Amino acid sequence: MRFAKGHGTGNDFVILPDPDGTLPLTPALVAALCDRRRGIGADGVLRVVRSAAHPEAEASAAGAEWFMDYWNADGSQSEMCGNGVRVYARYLAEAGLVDPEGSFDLVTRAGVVPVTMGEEITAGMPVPRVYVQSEADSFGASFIGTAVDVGNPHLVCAVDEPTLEGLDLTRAPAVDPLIFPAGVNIEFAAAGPAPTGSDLYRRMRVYERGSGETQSCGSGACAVAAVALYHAGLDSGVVVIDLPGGRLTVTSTPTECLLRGPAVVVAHGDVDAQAIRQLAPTYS
Ligand SMILES: N[C@@H](CCC[C@H](N)C(=O)O)C(=O)O
Repeated sequence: MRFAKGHGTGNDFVILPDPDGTLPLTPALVAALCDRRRGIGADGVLRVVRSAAHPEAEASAAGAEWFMDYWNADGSQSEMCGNGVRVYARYLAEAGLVDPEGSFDLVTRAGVVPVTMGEEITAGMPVPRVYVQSEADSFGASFIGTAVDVGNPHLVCAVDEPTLEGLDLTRAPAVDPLIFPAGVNIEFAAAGPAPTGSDLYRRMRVYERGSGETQSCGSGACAVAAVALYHAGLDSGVVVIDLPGGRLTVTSTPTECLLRGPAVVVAHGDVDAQAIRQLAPTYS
């Protein structure tokens, strides 16, 4: 089974080229591939499949050729992955499947995402919807947060720098299951001085649904930017966000949310399909 490995600001993915949708991908196989000791290791899997070859994409593709079939490390699926979109796009460009300097539309479970290529890659993410206040509890501490829908669910908790630094994210913070019946990605964000050319600045960490603490989360950065702008009373602006794995920039208006950052493919190889399939049942 051919694979590539890539990352966007340290949010890493196993990329599975499967243009005709013939790969029998299961949650257990995804979890085995993402295992950092016994598999390849990653925060998630990106199956590169033609929209016409995937039942979830056929209807919504509107002419867009490629579908991002995204899976979390635990084998669950998500509607959206902002870093995944950008890494997927880099893979397509390096494989000669899209113009490395052009733009194209990518189908995701959360709709069609316009992508602009370049040294950094920009994804036109779903416009974040800020909807309700809720709470996250972690190791006995309670954090007030704001729920945001970026195609996938987020809870953004404002904290100060020392709290951000000291957070233990080895275990999933507890959240209200009535507000987040399908789980949620939880961001902790601290404000700081905005760099020249931007309006707001946040440093953030994230505990991702289905993957645990990751080095970066693109949709999470969009959620953090939306809450930052909301609290600043702005309906548009440029928000610079530093994550453990690097910097992302979100440019937001009421009708657009552009996520920009680096994306690289670092390896290509072959998975021993038999060995990985033998491992897979331990995750079922
Ligand atoms: N890291 C991603 C988000 C991946 C999906 C998320 N864990 C979920 O379950 O919604 C990003 O860059 O957006």
